[in-house]
Amino acid sequence: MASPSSDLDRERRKCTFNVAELTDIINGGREKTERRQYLESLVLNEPIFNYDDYYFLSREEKYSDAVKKTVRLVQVLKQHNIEDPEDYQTLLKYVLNLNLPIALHNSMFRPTIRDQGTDEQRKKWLPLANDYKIIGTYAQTELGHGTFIRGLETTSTYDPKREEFVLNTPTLTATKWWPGCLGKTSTHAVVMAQLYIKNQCYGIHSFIIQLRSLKDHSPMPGVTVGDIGNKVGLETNDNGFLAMDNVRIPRENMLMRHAQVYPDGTYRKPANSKLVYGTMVLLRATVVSESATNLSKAATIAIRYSCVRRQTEAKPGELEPQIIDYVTQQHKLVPQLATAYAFAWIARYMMSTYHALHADIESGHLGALQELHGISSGLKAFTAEMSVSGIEVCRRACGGHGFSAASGLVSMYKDRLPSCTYEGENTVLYLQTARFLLKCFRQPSITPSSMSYIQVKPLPGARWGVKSPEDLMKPILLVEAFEHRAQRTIKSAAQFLESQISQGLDTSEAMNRSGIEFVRCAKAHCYYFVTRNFFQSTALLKCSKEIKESLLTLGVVFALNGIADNSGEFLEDCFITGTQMEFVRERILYCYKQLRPNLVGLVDAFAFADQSLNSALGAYDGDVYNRLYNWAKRAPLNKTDVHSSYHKYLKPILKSKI
Ligand SMILES: CCC/C=C/C(=O)SCCNC(=O)CCNC(=O)[C@H](O)C(C)(C)COP(=O)([O-])OP(=O)([O-])OC[C@H]1O[C@@H](n2cnc3c(N)ncnc32)[C@H](O)[C@@H]1OP(=O)([O-])[O-]
Ligand SMILES: Cc1cc2nc3c(=O)[nH]c(=O)nc-3n(C[C@H](O)[C@H](O)[C@H](O)COP(=O)(O)OP(=O)(O)OC[C@H]3O[C@@H](n4cnc5c(N)ncnc54)[C@H](O)[C@@H]3O)c2cc1C
Repeated sequence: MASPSSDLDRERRKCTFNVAELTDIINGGREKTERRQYLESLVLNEPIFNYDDYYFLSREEKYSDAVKKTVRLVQVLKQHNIEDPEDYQTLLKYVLNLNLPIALHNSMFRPTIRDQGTDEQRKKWLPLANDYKIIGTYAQTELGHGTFIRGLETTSTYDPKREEFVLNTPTLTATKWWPGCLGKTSTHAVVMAQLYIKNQCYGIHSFIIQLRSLKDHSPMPGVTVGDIGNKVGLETNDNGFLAMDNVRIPRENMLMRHAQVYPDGTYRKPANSKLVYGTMVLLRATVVSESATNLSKAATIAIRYSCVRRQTEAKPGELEPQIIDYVTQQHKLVPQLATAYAFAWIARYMMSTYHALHADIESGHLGALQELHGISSGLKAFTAEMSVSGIEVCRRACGGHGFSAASGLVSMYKDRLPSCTYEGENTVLYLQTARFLLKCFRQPSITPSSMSYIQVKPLPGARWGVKSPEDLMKPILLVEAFEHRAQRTIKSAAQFLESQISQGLDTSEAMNRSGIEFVRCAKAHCYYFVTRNFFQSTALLKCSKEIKESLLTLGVVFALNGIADNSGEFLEDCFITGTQMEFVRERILYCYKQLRPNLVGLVDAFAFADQSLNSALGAYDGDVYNRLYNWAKRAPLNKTDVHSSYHKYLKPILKSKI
């Protein structure tokens, strides 16, 4: 058998481009790489951030270990004056390999105060939160409602005599349920509740509630709080429940940047009722980035392992091939790698669009709200869905060892799975994007320039301009196919909705009956958007010819697999012919062959530290078998040669007389 590490060495020698150059491109420039390396050096050298035996821990131990790591992380950040949220994101993405029990503090609690608090509220709360003197979460979802926010039951009733709000959980189903870091960690929460003044309900608003004493962490009077119990994954996170019984807070604890309640109970409504949903939009944009990172990690593990793993001699006596050389294996993994690259670029687009539109909103241009919501909802759903299914493809592609916790893919899959549910269940979000697409279809005046393609009506009888397999290397033709599909499905969803209404259904029933068409067009739009963005952005890069070629080929793989996997949608109006579909399949194989020498280089370029992959199969040196063996030897069951259950149970039957 060939040595695993020499297999990877050989792969690295075959690579046609400079991996460090590509790493800089992925990171967004040399300076960003250096910053990332600096941040890594602060954390990776600390034994406390070692994850070697993480997969052996129980749920409680995992939570406790995560708290320990979190506290040390906070100390490191303070010690080195690291305050830039981008640095924190970099650490989460590339260095740490767990969901922190303060995740919600940084991702939702602080941003909600920043975006929904007045200047005085920011001045009061943000220094405490930034300094981790308080730890907060975002408590919106209830036992009875997650999706339908307007249906939340928690109440916050204004008492003008004492200038206080009184928070209550009026029913069992009003109990807050799921908020991350709520069960055991957080001292405070932004709670979303129905605002009542003088018996009138003004809808959902945000309130800051103290959950636990800052002296001894015990729950505050009237607060019942705890962990919701074991879940599929995210074991380090104390997703929690919260019930409130006449919990009083000062009037100043309602976040009043957009809506205000004056001391006498006068209410001033926000300029747009959806401003209160702002933090969710930010998180949806962040999920796009996390989906990209995690799929990149999974592809790194599975591709390195597939270059090390050898199976089934082709001819008797010959060295068994590396499993990566089976085209069926390439057909599993190369599309995941291509998707990871396409997502890395759409994540960058999503974050910069978020910041630009958010700045517009802050300066009062509220029209940007629906554009941001329309773009981010679909992309969150699309990237989460493909990333989660891609991680599972990578896991299975590792065969038996993919089922071992030591692969790192099991926990990655379990921890990413809920990204299809949290921050808006995916179907619900696709429906929101479809709503926006249809609105743009009908009203050119509100259509953002990035979506102007919707205004071009697809010509009946339009045909794809591909004449040969070579044509499939032309981004313009690939983008054209996705554009056509998106235009056609949006038009068809609009027509379907109209047909339902013309049959006499009321709008909500007609919308419900059109749901499948809506989701179809939202997915088609997202595929188009991601493909177009990848080709456009990578075409502008100043880099070596070899890197350009590899990125182009990855883009072609992403696009062609999208066509092959959704072939019915391109064939049903005869836009693509059967012959062109044969070209597609042929070209996919061609691209795999082109990319084969560079596969390890392409995953090395993500530059994940071994610690952040925490995988016996995917470490840089490829020393898979030693890692698996040494890891198994450390398993708790192997602490003694004879297990206590032998003495308790096995021995009596083994010793009993037949
Ligand atoms: C680490 C993990 C942490 C996880 C944390 C969490 O999960 S936290 C918990 C996460 N929880 C969730 O994510 C819950 C998911 N649920 C929701 O976000 C909402 O309930 C909803 C958006 C589904 C519907 O909301 P609704 O019933 O109020 O609205 P509607 O359907 O009646 O539409 C009316 C109009 O409003 C528009 N509009 C809507 N939202 C926005 C927006 N943000 N901006 C701008 N506009 C928006 C919409 O486009 C429509 O426009 P049109 O067509 O009339 O011009
Ligand atoms: C790990 C995890 C962490 C979370 N963290 C937080 C947190 O920190 N804070 C917080 O407040 N919440 C949190 N949540 C809650 C999360 O945001 C909700 O679970 C999510 O928004 C989905 O809502 P739901 O559970 O009500 O699902 P439901 O809406 O009940 O969905 C069930 C099914 O009904 C369908 N459905 C529902 N409504 C519609 C509709 N209008 N049209 C068509 N189909 C529909 C869905 O597509 C889905 O198939 C978390 C959840 C998880 C799993």
